[in-house]
Amino acid sequence: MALTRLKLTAFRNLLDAEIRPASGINLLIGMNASGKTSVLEAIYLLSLARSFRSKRLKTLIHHDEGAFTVFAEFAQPQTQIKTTLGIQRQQHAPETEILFQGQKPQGVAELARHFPVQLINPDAFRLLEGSPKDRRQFLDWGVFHTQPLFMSAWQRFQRALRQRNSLLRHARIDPLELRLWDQEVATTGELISTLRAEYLDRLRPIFSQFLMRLTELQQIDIHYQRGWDKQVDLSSYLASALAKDKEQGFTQGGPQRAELRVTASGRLAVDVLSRGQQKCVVSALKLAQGALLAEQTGQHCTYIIDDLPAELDIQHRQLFCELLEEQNTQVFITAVEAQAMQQDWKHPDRMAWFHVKHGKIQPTQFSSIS
Ligand SMILES: Nc1ncnc2c1ncn2[C@@H]1O[C@H](COP(=O)(O)OP(=O)(O)OP(=O)(O)O)[C@@H](O)[C@H]1O
Repeated sequence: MALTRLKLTAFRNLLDAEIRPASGINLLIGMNASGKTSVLEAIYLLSLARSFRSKRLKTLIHHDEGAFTVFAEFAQPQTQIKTTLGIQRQQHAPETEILFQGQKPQGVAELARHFPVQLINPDAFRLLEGSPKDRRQFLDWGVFHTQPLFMSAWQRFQRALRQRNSLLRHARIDPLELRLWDQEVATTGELISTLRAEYLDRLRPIFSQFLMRLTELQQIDIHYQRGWDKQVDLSSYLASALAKDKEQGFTQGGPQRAELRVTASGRLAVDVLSRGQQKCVVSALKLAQGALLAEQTGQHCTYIIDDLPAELDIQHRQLFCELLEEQNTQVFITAVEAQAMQQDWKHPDRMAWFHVKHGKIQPTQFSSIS
Protein backbone atom coordinates (compact mmCIF):
# COMPACT_ATOMS: atom_id res chain seq x y z
CA MET A 1 0.00 0.00 0.00
CA ALA A 2 1.23 3.49 -0.76
CA LEU A 3 0.18 6.50 1.25
CA THR A 4 -1.61 8.93 -1.05
CA ARG A 5 -2.87 11.50 1.46
CA LEU A 6 -1.90 12.34 5.02
CA LYS A 7 -3.84 14.86 7.07
CA LEU A 8 -2.64 15.85 10.52
CA THR A 9 -4.57 17.84 13.10
CA ALA A 10 -3.00 19.02 16.35
CA PHE A 11 -0.27 16.40 15.98
CA ARG A 12 2.78 17.72 17.90
CA ASN A 13 3.59 21.13 16.34
CA LEU A 14 1.56 20.34 13.18
CA LEU A 15 -1.74 22.04 13.93
CA ASP A 16 -3.25 21.55 10.53
CA ALA A 17 -1.10 20.00 7.81
CA GLU A 18 -1.76 17.89 4.77
CA ILE A 19 0.42 16.21 2.15
CA ARG A 20 -0.25 14.17 -0.94
CA PRO A 21 2.92 12.13 -1.24
CA ALA A 22 4.44 10.66 -4.38
CA SER A 23 4.51 6.89 -4.79
CA GLY A 24 8.32 6.98 -4.90
CA ILE A 25 10.76 9.18 -2.97
CA ASN A 26 9.40 11.98 -0.76
CA LEU A 27 11.86 14.48 0.68
CA LEU A 28 10.89 16.54 3.71
CA ILE A 29 13.30 19.41 4.12
CA GLY A 30 13.26 21.90 6.98
CA MET A 31 15.18 23.53 9.76
CA ASN A 32 15.60 21.99 13.20
CA ALA A 33 12.31 21.76 15.11
CA SER A 34 10.22 22.52 12.02
CA GLY A 35 8.19 19.28 12.36
CA LYS A 36 9.87 16.81 9.96
CA THR A 37 10.26 13.95 12.43
CA SER A 38 6.69 14.49 13.58
CA VAL A 39 5.50 13.74 10.04
CA LEU A 40 7.48 10.47 10.07
CA GLU A 41 6.10 9.70 13.51
CA ALA A 42 2.54 10.06 12.17
CA ILE A 43 3.33 7.72 9.26
CA TYR A 44 4.82 5.15 11.67
CA LEU A 45 1.67 5.42 13.79
CA LEU A 46 -0.37 4.30 10.78
CA SER A 47 1.48 0.98 10.78
CA LEU A 48 1.89 0.17 14.45
CA ALA A 49 -0.51 2.47 16.34
CA ARG A 50 2.46 3.57 18.46
CA SER A 51 5.20 6.15 18.29
CA PHE A 52 8.93 5.53 17.90
CA ARG A 53 9.62 8.47 20.26
CA SER A 54 7.09 8.37 23.09
CA LYS A 55 5.51 5.55 25.04
CA ARG A 56 2.38 7.63 25.71
CA LEU A 57 0.39 8.78 22.68
CA LYS A 58 -1.07 11.65 24.71
CA THR A 59 2.28 13.44 24.48
CA LEU A 60 1.74 13.66 20.72
CA ILE A 61 -1.29 15.95 21.18
CA HIS A 62 -0.45 19.59 20.45
CA HIS A 63 0.17 21.36 23.79
CA ASP A 64 -2.79 23.73 23.33
CA GLU A 65 -5.29 21.16 22.05
CA GLY A 66 -7.38 18.35 23.49
CA ALA A 67 -6.88 15.69 20.80
CA PHE A 68 -4.82 14.82 17.72
CA THR A 69 -6.08 13.19 14.54
CA VAL A 70 -4.06 11.42 11.87
CA PHE A 71 -6.09 10.63 8.77
CA ALA A 72 -4.66 8.72 5.82
CA GLU A 73 -5.68 7.46 2.41
CA PHE A 74 -3.80 4.64 0.70
CA ALA A 75 -3.81 3.08 -2.75
CA GLN A 76 -2.48 -0.22 -3.96
CA PRO A 77 -0.36 0.79 -7.00
CA GLN A 78 -1.15 -2.35 -9.06
CA THR A 79 -4.84 -2.76 -8.30
CA GLN A 80 -5.76 0.83 -7.40
CA ILE A 81 -7.67 -0.52 -4.36
CA LYS A 82 -8.14 2.39 -1.95
CA THR A 83 -8.26 2.28 1.83
CA THR A 84 -8.58 4.79 4.66
CA LEU A 85 -7.32 4.87 8.23
CA GLY A 86 -8.01 7.40 10.96
CA ILE A 87 -6.35 7.53 14.37
CA GLN A 88 -7.46 9.90 17.09
CA ARG A 89 -6.17 10.32 20.63
CA GLN A 90 -8.09 12.51 23.03
CA GLN A 91 -6.58 13.89 26.22
CA HIS A 92 -9.33 12.52 28.44
CA ALA A 93 -10.49 9.41 26.60
CA PRO A 94 -9.44 6.01 28.01
CA GLU A 95 -8.02 4.77 24.71
CA THR A 96 -6.94 5.66 21.19
CA GLU A 97 -9.71 5.50 18.60
CA ILE A 98 -8.79 3.75 15.35
CA LEU A 99 -11.00 3.41 12.31
CA PHE A 100 -9.74 1.31 9.41
CA GLN A 101 -12.10 1.46 6.44
CA GLY A 102 -14.59 3.09 8.83
CA GLN A 103 -14.45 0.21 11.32
CA LYS A 104 -12.52 -0.75 14.41
CA PRO A 105 -9.66 -3.03 13.30
CA GLN A 106 -9.30 -6.50 14.85
CA GLY A 107 -5.89 -5.64 16.19
CA VAL A 108 -2.67 -3.81 15.45
CA ALA A 109 -1.57 -6.78 13.31
CA GLU A 110 -4.23 -5.80 10.78
CA LEU A 111 -2.72 -2.31 10.47
CA ALA A 112 0.83 -3.65 10.23
CA ARG A 113 -0.11 -6.08 7.45
CA HIS A 114 -1.95 -3.36 5.56
CA PHE A 115 0.94 -0.86 5.70
CA PRO A 116 4.35 -2.36 6.57
CA VAL A 117 6.83 0.33 7.56
CA GLN A 118 10.60 0.22 8.07
CA LEU A 119 12.15 2.97 10.14
CA ILE A 120 15.76 4.09 9.80
CA ASN A 121 16.56 6.86 12.26
CA PRO A 122 19.41 7.77 14.59
CA ASP A 123 18.04 5.14 17.02
CA ALA A 124 18.44 2.46 14.35
CA PHE A 125 21.91 1.89 15.81
CA ARG A 126 20.08 0.17 18.63
CA LEU A 127 19.85 -2.81 16.34
CA LEU A 128 23.58 -3.29 16.90
CA GLU A 129 24.23 -1.69 20.28
CA GLY A 130 20.87 -2.17 22.01
CA SER A 131 19.44 -5.13 23.86
CA PRO A 132 18.69 -8.58 22.39
CA LYS A 133 15.01 -7.52 22.46
CA ASP A 134 15.72 -4.88 19.79
CA ARG A 135 17.25 -7.54 17.55
CA ARG A 136 14.42 -10.01 18.20
CA GLN A 137 11.93 -7.29 17.20
CA PHE A 138 13.85 -6.75 13.97
CA LEU A 139 13.82 -10.47 13.20
CA ASP A 140 10.16 -10.89 14.12
CA TRP A 141 9.09 -8.01 11.86
CA GLY A 142 10.29 -10.10 8.93
CA VAL A 143 8.92 -13.42 10.18
CA PHE A 144 5.54 -11.83 10.95
CA HIS A 145 5.22 -10.37 7.45
CA THR A 146 6.39 -13.43 5.52
CA GLN A 147 5.26 -16.45 7.58
CA PRO A 148 1.49 -16.71 8.09
CA LEU A 149 2.00 -19.32 10.85
CA PHE A 150 4.06 -16.99 13.01
CA MET A 151 1.40 -14.74 14.52
CA SER A 152 -0.78 -17.45 16.04
CA ALA A 153 2.27 -19.44 17.22
CA TRP A 154 3.60 -16.29 18.88
CA GLN A 155 0.31 -15.50 20.63
CA ARG A 156 -0.05 -19.09 21.87
CA PHE A 157 3.56 -19.14 23.02
CA GLN A 158 3.20 -15.87 24.96
CA ARG A 159 0.09 -17.10 26.72
CA ALA A 160 1.63 -20.48 27.63
CA LEU A 161 4.83 -18.83 28.83
CA ARG A 162 2.87 -16.45 31.08
CA GLN A 163 0.94 -19.37 32.55
CA ARG A 164 4.11 -21.42 33.10
CA ASN A 165 5.87 -18.49 34.76
CA SER A 166 2.94 -17.86 37.05
CA LEU A 167 2.85 -21.56 37.98
CA LEU A 168 6.59 -21.54 38.77
CA ARG A 169 5.95 -18.97 41.47
CA HIS A 170 3.38 -21.18 43.28
CA ALA A 171 4.51 -22.98 46.43
CA ARG A 172 2.94 -26.22 45.20
CA ILE A 173 2.90 -26.93 41.48
CA ASP A 174 0.25 -29.16 39.94
CA PRO A 175 2.39 -31.53 37.77
CA LEU A 176 -0.41 -32.10 35.27
CA GLU A 177 -0.93 -28.40 34.72
CA LEU A 178 2.81 -27.86 34.38
CA ARG A 179 3.05 -30.64 31.79
CA LEU A 180 0.24 -29.02 29.81
CA TRP A 181 1.94 -25.61 29.66
CA ASP A 182 5.36 -27.17 29.05
CA GLN A 183 3.98 -28.95 26.01
CA GLU A 184 2.41 -25.78 24.65
CA VAL A 185 5.58 -23.72 25.28
CA ALA A 186 7.70 -26.43 23.64
CA THR A 187 5.52 -26.93 20.54
CA THR A 188 4.95 -23.25 19.78
CA GLY A 189 8.50 -22.29 20.85
CA GLU A 190 10.09 -24.82 18.48
CA LEU A 191 7.91 -23.55 15.63
CA ILE A 192 8.81 -19.91 16.31
CA SER A 193 12.46 -20.82 16.42
CA THR A 194 12.35 -22.77 13.15
CA LEU A 195 10.49 -19.95 11.38
CA ARG A 196 13.04 -17.42 12.63
CA ALA A 197 16.01 -19.54 11.53
CA GLU A 198 14.49 -20.16 8.08
CA TYR A 199 13.76 -16.46 7.67
CA LEU A 200 17.31 -15.53 8.57
CA ASP A 201 18.69 -18.06 6.08
CA ARG A 202 16.74 -16.30 3.34
CA LEU A 203 17.67 -12.83 4.58
CA ARG A 204 21.46 -13.36 4.80
CA PRO A 205 22.31 -13.50 1.06
CA ILE A 206 20.10 -10.47 0.30
CA PHE A 207 21.71 -8.54 3.16
CA SER A 208 25.19 -9.39 1.82
CA GLN A 209 24.28 -8.07 -1.63
CA PHE A 210 23.03 -4.76 -0.22
CA LEU A 211 26.04 -4.44 2.03
CA MET A 212 28.40 -5.05 -0.89
CA ARG A 213 26.71 -2.24 -2.82
CA LEU A 214 26.88 0.11 0.18
CA THR A 215 30.35 -0.48 1.62
CA GLU A 216 33.63 -2.20 1.16
CA LEU A 217 33.02 -4.09 4.41
CA GLN A 218 33.52 -7.81 4.25
CA GLN A 219 33.07 -10.62 6.71
CA ILE A 220 29.91 -9.28 8.32
CA ASP A 221 28.01 -12.26 9.68
CA ILE A 222 24.71 -12.71 11.48
CA HIS A 223 24.54 -15.59 13.92
CA TYR A 224 21.24 -16.77 15.32
CA GLN A 225 21.13 -18.08 18.87
CA ARG A 226 17.78 -19.67 19.51
CA GLY A 227 17.72 -19.01 23.28
CA TRP A 228 18.33 -22.41 24.83
CA ASP A 229 20.86 -25.24 24.84
CA LYS A 230 21.94 -26.18 21.29
CA GLN A 231 22.08 -29.90 22.00
CA VAL A 232 18.49 -30.53 23.09
CA ASP A 233 14.93 -29.87 21.99
CA LEU A 234 12.87 -27.32 23.91
CA SER A 235 10.77 -29.93 25.70
CA SER A 236 13.85 -31.69 27.15
CA TYR A 237 15.42 -28.34 27.97
CA LEU A 238 12.35 -27.22 29.97
CA ALA A 239 12.36 -30.49 31.93
CA SER A 240 16.08 -30.21 32.72
CA ALA A 241 15.84 -26.53 33.73
CA LEU A 242 12.78 -26.91 35.98
CA ALA A 243 14.60 -26.75 39.32
CA LYS A 244 16.46 -23.55 38.32
CA ASP A 245 13.33 -22.03 36.77
CA LYS A 246 11.47 -22.63 40.05
CA GLU A 247 14.27 -21.01 42.00
CA GLN A 248 14.21 -17.92 39.74
CA GLY A 249 10.43 -17.88 39.36
CA PHE A 250 10.49 -17.66 35.56
CA THR A 251 11.44 -19.64 32.46
CA GLN A 252 15.03 -18.80 31.71
CA GLY A 253 15.51 -20.33 28.27
CA GLY A 254 13.45 -20.46 25.09
CA PRO A 255 12.73 -18.28 22.04
CA GLN A 256 11.98 -15.35 24.38
CA ARG A 257 15.75 -15.28 24.97
CA ALA A 258 16.85 -15.63 21.32
CA GLU A 259 19.64 -13.35 20.13
CA LEU A 260 21.19 -12.20 16.86
CA ARG A 261 24.92 -11.57 16.96
CA VAL A 262 26.15 -9.32 14.19
CA THR A 263 29.90 -9.70 13.82
CA ALA A 264 32.63 -8.12 11.73
CA SER A 265 35.55 -10.51 11.14
CA GLY A 266 34.49 -12.46 14.21
CA ARG A 267 34.17 -9.47 16.57
CA LEU A 268 30.91 -7.84 17.63
CA ALA A 269 30.09 -5.26 14.96
CA VAL A 270 29.18 -2.62 17.55
CA ASP A 271 32.67 -2.88 19.11
CA VAL A 272 34.69 -2.42 15.93
CA LEU A 273 32.72 -0.56 13.27
CA SER A 274 32.61 3.22 12.87
CA ARG A 275 29.24 5.01 13.21
CA GLY A 276 29.03 5.41 9.43
CA GLN A 277 29.82 1.72 8.90
CA GLN A 278 27.20 0.77 11.51
CA LYS A 279 24.62 2.91 9.72
CA CYS A 280 25.46 1.10 6.46
CA VAL A 281 25.07 -2.32 8.13
CA VAL A 282 21.74 -1.37 9.71
CA SER A 283 20.50 0.16 6.44
CA ALA A 284 21.50 -2.97 4.50
CA LEU A 285 19.64 -5.14 7.02
CA LYS A 286 16.48 -3.04 6.69
CA LEU A 287 16.70 -2.84 2.90
CA ALA A 288 17.12 -6.63 2.84
CA GLN A 289 13.96 -7.06 4.91
CA GLY A 290 11.96 -4.93 2.48
CA ALA A 291 13.38 -6.75 -0.55
CA LEU A 292 12.63 -10.17 0.96
CA LEU A 293 9.09 -9.05 1.79
CA ALA A 294 8.55 -7.97 -1.83
CA GLU A 295 10.10 -11.20 -3.16
CA GLN A 296 7.97 -13.46 -0.97
CA THR A 297 4.65 -11.66 -0.83
CA GLY A 298 4.67 -9.07 -3.62
CA GLN A 299 4.03 -6.44 -0.94
CA HIS A 300 6.26 -3.38 -0.68
CA CYS A 301 7.10 -1.72 2.61
CA THR A 302 7.34 2.02 3.11
CA TYR A 303 10.69 3.35 4.32
CA ILE A 304 10.78 6.29 6.69
CA ILE A 305 14.26 7.67 7.11
CA ASP A 306 14.95 10.41 9.61
CA ASP A 307 17.98 12.57 8.92
CA LEU A 308 19.37 10.44 6.13
CA PRO A 309 22.59 12.44 5.70
CA ALA A 310 23.61 11.99 9.37
CA GLU A 311 26.80 9.90 9.78
CA LEU A 312 27.15 9.28 6.02
CA ASP A 313 29.70 10.92 3.71
CA ILE A 314 28.58 11.97 0.26
CA GLN A 315 29.68 8.74 -1.39
CA HIS A 316 27.77 6.48 1.00
CA ARG A 317 24.79 8.82 0.93
CA GLN A 318 24.58 8.55 -2.83
CA LEU A 319 24.92 4.78 -2.77
CA PHE A 320 22.16 4.54 -0.16
CA CYS A 321 19.85 6.81 -2.18
CA GLU A 322 20.54 4.77 -5.32
CA LEU A 323 19.51 1.58 -3.52
CA LEU A 324 16.40 3.21 -2.10
CA GLU A 325 15.30 4.34 -5.51
CA GLU A 326 15.86 0.87 -6.95
CA GLN A 327 13.45 -0.65 -4.41
CA ASN A 328 10.57 0.85 -6.35
CA THR A 329 8.70 1.59 -3.16
CA GLN A 330 7.50 4.60 -1.22
CA VAL A 331 10.12 6.39 0.84
CA PHE A 332 9.97 9.39 3.18
CA ILE A 333 13.29 11.05 3.91
CA THR A 334 13.97 14.02 6.18
CA ALA A 335 16.98 16.29 5.98
CA VAL A 336 17.91 19.75 7.21
CA GLU A 337 19.78 20.76 4.05
CA ALA A 338 18.19 20.26 0.65
CA GLN A 339 21.66 20.41 -0.86
CA ALA A 340 22.69 17.23 0.96
CA MET A 341 19.85 15.36 -0.71
CA GLN A 342 20.38 16.55 -4.25
CA GLN A 343 21.44 13.43 -6.10
CA ASP A 344 21.20 12.30 -9.66
CA TRP A 345 17.87 10.67 -8.97
CA LYS A 346 16.89 8.34 -11.79
CA HIS A 347 13.13 9.00 -11.58
CA PRO A 348 12.65 12.66 -10.64
CA ASP A 349 9.10 12.33 -12.00
CA ARG A 350 8.24 9.92 -9.14
CA MET A 351 9.73 12.23 -6.51
CA ALA A 352 8.20 14.92 -4.36
CA TRP A 353 9.85 17.66 -2.30
CA PHE A 354 8.16 19.18 0.72
CA HIS A 355 9.29 22.16 2.72
CA VAL A 356 8.46 21.92 6.44
CA LYS A 357 8.48 25.25 8.24
CA HIS A 358 7.06 26.11 11.68
CA GLY A 359 4.62 23.19 11.60
CA LYS A 360 3.39 23.86 8.05
CA ILE A 361 4.15 21.67 5.02
CA GLN A 362 4.34 23.00 1.49
CA PRO A 363 4.98 20.98 -1.68
CA THR A 364 7.92 22.60 -3.38
CA GLN A 365 10.73 22.28 -5.93
CA PHE A 366 14.29 21.54 -4.97
CA SER A 367 15.41 24.81 -6.53
CA SER A 368 13.16 26.89 -4.31
CA ILE A 369 14.59 25.58 -1.00
CA SER A 370 18.22 25.03 -1.93
N1 LIG B 1 2.95 17.90 21.89
C1 LIG B 1 3.56 18.90 21.27
N2 LIG B 1 2.90 20.05 21.02
C2 LIG B 1 3.48 21.09 20.36
N3 LIG B 1 4.77 21.05 19.93
C3 LIG B 1 5.47 19.94 20.16
C4 LIG B 1 4.92 18.81 20.84
N4 LIG B 1 5.87 17.85 20.93
C5 LIG B 1 6.96 18.36 20.34
N5 LIG B 1 6.74 19.59 19.87
C6 LIG B 1 7.65 20.51 19.16
O1 LIG B 1 7.51 20.25 17.77
C7 LIG B 1 8.65 20.75 17.09
C8 LIG B 1 9.00 19.82 15.97
O2 LIG B 1 9.68 18.68 16.42
P1 LIG B 1 10.29 17.62 15.40
O3 LIG B 1 11.04 16.64 16.21
O4 LIG B 1 9.24 17.11 14.49
O5 LIG B 1 11.29 18.54 14.57
P2 LIG B 1 12.32 18.22 13.39
O6 LIG B 1 11.97 19.09 12.24
O7 LIG B 1 12.40 16.76 13.14
O8 LIG B 1 13.68 18.74 14.02
P3 LIG B 1 15.22 18.25 13.98
O9 LIG B 1 15.74 18.59 12.61
O10 LIG B 1 15.84 19.11 15.02
O11 LIG B 1 15.24 16.80 14.30
C9 LIG B 1 9.70 20.95 18.18
O12 LIG B 1 9.84 22.35 18.42
C10 LIG B 1 9.10 20.28 19.40
O13 LIG B 1 9.51 20.86 20.60
